[in-house]
Amino acid sequence: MIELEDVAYSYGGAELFSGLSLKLAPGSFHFLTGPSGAGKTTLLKLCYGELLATSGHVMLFEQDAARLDRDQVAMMRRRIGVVHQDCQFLDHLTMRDNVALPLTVSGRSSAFSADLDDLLAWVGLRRQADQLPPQLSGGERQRAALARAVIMSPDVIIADEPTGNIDWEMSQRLLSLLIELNKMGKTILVATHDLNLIRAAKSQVSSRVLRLKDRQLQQAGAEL
Ligand SMILES: Nc1ncnc2c1ncn2[C@@H]1O[C@H](COP(=O)(O)OP(=O)(O)OP(=O)(O)O)[C@@H](O)[C@H]1O
Repeated sequence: MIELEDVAYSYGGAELFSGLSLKLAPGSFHFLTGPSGAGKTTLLKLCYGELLATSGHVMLFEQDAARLDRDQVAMMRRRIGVVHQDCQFLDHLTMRDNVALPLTVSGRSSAFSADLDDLLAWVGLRRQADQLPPQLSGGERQRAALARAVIMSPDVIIADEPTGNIDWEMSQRLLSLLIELNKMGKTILVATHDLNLIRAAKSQVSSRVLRLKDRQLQQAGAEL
């Protein structure tokens, strides 16, 4: 589904990592952890085609990311829902309109409006639908970001620190939503510093934990 083969990435002249390989099989659940600055966000961006590898191959749905034309990139992006670290909402739009933005941009809003209400209810935000982003708590914003990421019914969900600034109870709630999506067959990749979150997931879902450290990607083990 998403495969990185012997990938290196550099910002300018500074190489962040090299020789990195990763395979996300359909329906798999992966956590990506590692120290701040190790390159987790960068790695996620390679996985959803936001950045192109400096060397090596990134295959997105059996296609070489480096060879996709604009239309193919747009098509591929619809198959991958992204929860960004900072949520990135438009503050002048209601939460309903923010969550619906991917539909609006692709011209499918009317056909999906009933689904939108269901989706807001699923993440527990029906009451907040007409509020603006600054009026929501951190946990509510994160759940709205997840709703927006899944509104196009993607095959893969990539989340960057989705529980970054929220309390444990809200983190658990977000984790439950991700697990539910995985049980529906979605492929999940979550970058997180939160080892307690990973431990909590382990009793509920079969997942793999990878650690990006010292420019290498390793399977995490005993400490979890
Ligand atoms: N656009 C950019 N230009 C230059 N350097 C960058 C850019 N984006 C990130 N970096 C650098 O690359 C390194 C890795 O950044 P990245 O955000 O991928 O790490 P991270 O593991 O996600 O960190 P954190 O856990 O703190 O979010 C950092 O040293 C960062 O300063």
